[in-house]
Amino acid sequence: MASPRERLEAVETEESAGRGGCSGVEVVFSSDPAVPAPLCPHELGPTLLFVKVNQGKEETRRFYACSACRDRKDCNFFQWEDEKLSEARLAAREAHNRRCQPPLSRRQCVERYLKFIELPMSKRKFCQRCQQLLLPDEWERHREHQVMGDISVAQLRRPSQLLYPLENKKANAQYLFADRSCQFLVDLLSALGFRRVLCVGTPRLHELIRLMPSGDRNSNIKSLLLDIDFRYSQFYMEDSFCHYNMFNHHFFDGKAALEVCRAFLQEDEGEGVIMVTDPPFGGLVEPLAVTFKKLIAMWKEGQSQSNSHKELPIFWIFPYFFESRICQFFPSFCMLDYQVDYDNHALYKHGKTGRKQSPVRIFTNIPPHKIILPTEEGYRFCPVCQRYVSLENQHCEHCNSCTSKDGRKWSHCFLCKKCVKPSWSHCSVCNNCALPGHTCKDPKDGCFICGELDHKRSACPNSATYQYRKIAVRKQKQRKRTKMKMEPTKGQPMNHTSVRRKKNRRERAHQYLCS
Ligand SMILES: C[S@@+](CC[C@H](N)C(=O)[O-])C[C@H]1O[C@@H](n2cnc3c(N)ncnc32)[C@H](O)[C@@H]1O
Ligand SMILES: [Zn+2]
Ligand SMILES: [Zn+2]
Ligand SMILES: [Zn+2]
Ligand SMILES: [Zn+2]
Ligand SMILES: [Zn+2]
Ligand SMILES: [Zn+2]
Repeated sequence: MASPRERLEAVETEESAGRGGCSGVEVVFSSDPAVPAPLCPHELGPTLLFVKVNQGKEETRRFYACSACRDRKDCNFFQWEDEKLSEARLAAREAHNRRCQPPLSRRQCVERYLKFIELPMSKRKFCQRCQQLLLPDEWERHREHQVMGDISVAQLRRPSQLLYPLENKKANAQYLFADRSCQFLVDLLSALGFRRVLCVGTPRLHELIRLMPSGDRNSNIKSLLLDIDFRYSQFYMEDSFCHYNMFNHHFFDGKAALEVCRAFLQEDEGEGVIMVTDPPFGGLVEPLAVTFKKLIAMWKEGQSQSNSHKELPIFWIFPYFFESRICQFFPSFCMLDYQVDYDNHALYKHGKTGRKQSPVRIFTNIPPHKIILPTEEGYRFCPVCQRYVSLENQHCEHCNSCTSKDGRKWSHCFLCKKCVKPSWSHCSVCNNCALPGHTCKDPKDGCFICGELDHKRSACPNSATYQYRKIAVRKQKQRKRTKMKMEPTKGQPMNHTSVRRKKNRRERAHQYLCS
């Protein structure tokens, strides 16, 4: 069986080559804004429009599927883009959607919370099965369930320890920061002088910020959590938690919640705020980037003219092999060497015997020289690169940079004219460095957009031209189809994870990321 390191190398090679490089599905953002996307049963906001990609070619028929759940088992919503639904089917869908709603409104949650904290400790109970704080008149209904009593204020302030993490890999992937990484982040945010943190999918960071002891200058930091996990509604007032879907920028509680987020971003003309996000790793980068750009736009609206050149500071926490993908959407971002550790993730944890390597990094638009990484955890400052790097990441005089991405010592290949992973060697057939035992490059393995061999579609410099051509070809085909009054393509409703090769690749990624 392949070692975790080998599995990771296989995954990262494919990831850096661009997701959807061969077959799979991609999100389409160019749909007509006048046509609203339908809602999935969980009302996770509008669904996303997907297109199946087969060997680099887009199929013509596009479909809507759930934005947050990438597994058909979690949400089996499916609708062809051009499908007309009967009144009866629409009504049935609406009724089904209503049944899938959370049992309580956001307001009701807040009211329950206020009642709960009034109770003496002996009457404060939490049902572990239902993951719910219980008021005395509800005890009877949970009699048969496992119930914890004597819930203290300290426990109420650490909901991420009370609730079990939703480890459903494709929908939630709730991997919680280990204390040392979370503390590092809080100290860093404070040292950088931030006064407000918009936590997008970082419930543990949110609670740690709020736990800063009063009197400490850090205690002035305010935090607002946006997360899809509705269970957190029980523990926070409306101004510190919004039920939110980061794949489609949807606020479940409508305008009121959106205004909470807007006011938070725009306070003090947008000064002193940072967004920190740690999305599920299985998520597609593009919908996330689209969402973050919407949050950035919301922050920008509150800026005075003189600040119009400024960027909203961001920490995007994600595995290092997404670097090229993230930088494609956010060219000002750089990747820090800091390895983020998780509590409920065997491979990412620092063990007693020393550190296991974590592939998760921080991507940021804050200049890296401002970010001091802890020397006691094995980081050093490179005066040439003007940034902190891990000890193993040595400065290469040929590349004039500290080149390692994965925390190991990389070595320079004079034929490739760049540093490569220690396990790679130069292959004369591919004329590239690669893992020994790799399958040598077939000319077909080049970029699916322009056919060049030196890059994949995700990094294609010709993508815009070809994209344009592809749209034109698609339109032409559509016109032809309408003219010929052909029957629409018959096909099996396809789930966005059902394509075999893509699935295998994802599974391998998950095997590593989630084992
Ligand atoms: C990888 S975990 C990050 C948790 C973080 N490390 C912490 O300890 O605070 C991903 C987080 O994003 C949330 N999440 C998952 N899908 C989401 C979505 N579509 N929209 C918003 N939040 C989502 C999960 O509930 C979880 O809290
Ligand atoms: Zn759904
Ligand atoms: Zn219960
Ligand atoms: Zn250097
Ligand atoms: Zn080098
Ligand atoms: Zn080489
Ligand atoms: Zn080769």
